[in-house]
Amino acid sequence: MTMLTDPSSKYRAFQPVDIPDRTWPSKTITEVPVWCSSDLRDGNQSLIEPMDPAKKLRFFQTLVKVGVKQIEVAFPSASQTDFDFVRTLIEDGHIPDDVTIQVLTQARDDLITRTFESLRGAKRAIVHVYNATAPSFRRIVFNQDKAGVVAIAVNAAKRIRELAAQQPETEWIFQYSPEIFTSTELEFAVEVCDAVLGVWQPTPEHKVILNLPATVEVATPNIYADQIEWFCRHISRRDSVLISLHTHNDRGTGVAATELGLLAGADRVEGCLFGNGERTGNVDLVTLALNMYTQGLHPGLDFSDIDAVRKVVEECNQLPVHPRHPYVGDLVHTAFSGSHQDAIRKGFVQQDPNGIWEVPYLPIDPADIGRSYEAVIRVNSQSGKGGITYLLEQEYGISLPRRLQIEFSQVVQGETDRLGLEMTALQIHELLDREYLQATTPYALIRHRLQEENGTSAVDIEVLSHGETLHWRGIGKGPLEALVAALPVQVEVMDYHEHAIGSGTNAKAAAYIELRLDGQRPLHGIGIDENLTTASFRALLSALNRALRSADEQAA
Ligand SMILES: CC(=O)SCCNC(=O)CCNC(=O)[C@H](O)C(C)(C)COP(=O)(O)OP(=O)(O)OC[C@H]1O[C@@H](n2cnc3c(N)ncnc32)[C@H](O)[C@@H]1OP(=O)(O)O
Ligand SMILES: CC(C)C(=O)C(=O)O
Repeated sequence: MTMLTDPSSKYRAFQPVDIPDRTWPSKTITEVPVWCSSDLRDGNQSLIEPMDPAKKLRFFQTLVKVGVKQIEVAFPSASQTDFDFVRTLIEDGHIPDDVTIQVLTQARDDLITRTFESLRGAKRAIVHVYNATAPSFRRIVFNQDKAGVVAIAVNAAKRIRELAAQQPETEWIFQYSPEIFTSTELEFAVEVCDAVLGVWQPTPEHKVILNLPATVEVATPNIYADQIEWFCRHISRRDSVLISLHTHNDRGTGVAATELGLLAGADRVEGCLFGNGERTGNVDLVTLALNMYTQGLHPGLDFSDIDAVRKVVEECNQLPVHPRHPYVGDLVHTAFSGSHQDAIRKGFVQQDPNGIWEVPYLPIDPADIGRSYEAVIRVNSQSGKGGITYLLEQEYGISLPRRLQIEFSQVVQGETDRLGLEMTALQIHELLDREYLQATTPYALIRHRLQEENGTSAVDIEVLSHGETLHWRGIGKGPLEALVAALPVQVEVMDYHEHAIGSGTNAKAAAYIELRLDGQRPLHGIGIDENLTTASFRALLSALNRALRSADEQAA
């Protein structure tokens, strides 16, 4: 089998919703929804190896720490493990007062009964019941007409109401999901939900949750938003209902669908951390939350140490988070390419620490989510001077002057091309050391003596050259001019820079000299020493040695 030349013979296009006066496109998200994590249920049911009780508890505690207040903890009628987990949470007092646990059940009497047993003694709980309502499921799974499917939901709602009345010690919240909502005729979705509301009789003080799942994502996100807006307009007792979104990511637009669904009037979002869940996953709560944060709206969830959260999630799910995953992936704050690095470096220099975040290419300040700036810039053959300069500044306090940045980036480029690999800051520093600081042939500084009188400097210098000690003497208006006068060859100093590395008694001086030998292209030298004059002499000899070497190479 191959792809069809005419896929319309096999796949149906989604029908648009007739809602020409839709209002969601001109809205923005200004309020944070109620967050509900489904990691321990929808996420767990999709794992190759579902979590054991210890992992479930660790995950639960992480969700609590992050600040999630509603947590779907299990499908207690599915297995003894899930049942026992709910019991453990309740009996061992793991549920903080401001956190509500939620459990899922099919709309079947025996399963609902077992579900209520699992919740005995809970302070507060959400009982979540579902049955599929879409035409194909009515036909294929239930072999029922619409009335039959409404009856499944209504009977379950009644059973839930009865059992809840028998356990008055618990504060109950009821939730109903017309599963496959997105493929259900909207009028019918409203009909089923209205029938359930008829049984539960919610009030504005005691709301129920209607959860409208994109069980399988089948359309563009605007269609989901239209469906949500249409539903919100037509459901009865809107003031007594919390509209909840539950999206999956089959088309890769779960986050977009949820955001548009919020614009369309939803109050609550179910999802999983980092988008775990059936098939392509549930919507990623972390991305949603941090999308809000980067619009200036605090999501009420705390990802200040996002890597610690990721570690728990990866260990519990036994699934890795992709390196490109929004906000948390290993590479998402990293720029390899030259122009990005250049802009980021300039952005960091100009960023007002108390101002609006404006560093190019970084939608969030990595520090806000516990990331260091270390990984922001990494150097490979696509990188330019900006990245190299940034790493040397950040890691070693070395600030190369602009023309030296250009010169050294060509050296690095040659090395990355040769290696075909990324270079670390350490490797770049080693290359700088080899290329400039160890450029000590033919002339290596042994010692120097400087005398200064009335603005005139006299320098006596000893250098080692091919195993021989040479003595030079020169006079000039400053130490550097004196040294230039002492050299056995004529050079022109084109540029000079210096700065301190570090501070206090450990501070060193870095000196950079750009120099030209007669008829040659200018080249740089670098000197680093505790003493500034020594650093500048080393820089001059480094530049001279490199220039002589280059002249020899040209002549050869
Ligand atoms: C979109 C979602 O994620 S929904 C949640 C899905 N999660 C899970 O299913 C995980 C946990 N589930 C399980 O472990 C099992 O399904 C159990 C233990 C709950 C039930 O197992 P079983 O009794 O073997 O039933 P099974 O799940 O195969 O369901 C099949 C029967 O239930 C019916 N059914 C399925 N879903 C529902 C529902 N929501 N409400 C009522 N009946 C349902 C089917 O029509 C079918 O009926 P039939 O046997 O008369 O044809
Ligand atoms: C039970 C429902 C809400 C569900 O998980 C889904 O439709 O994806």
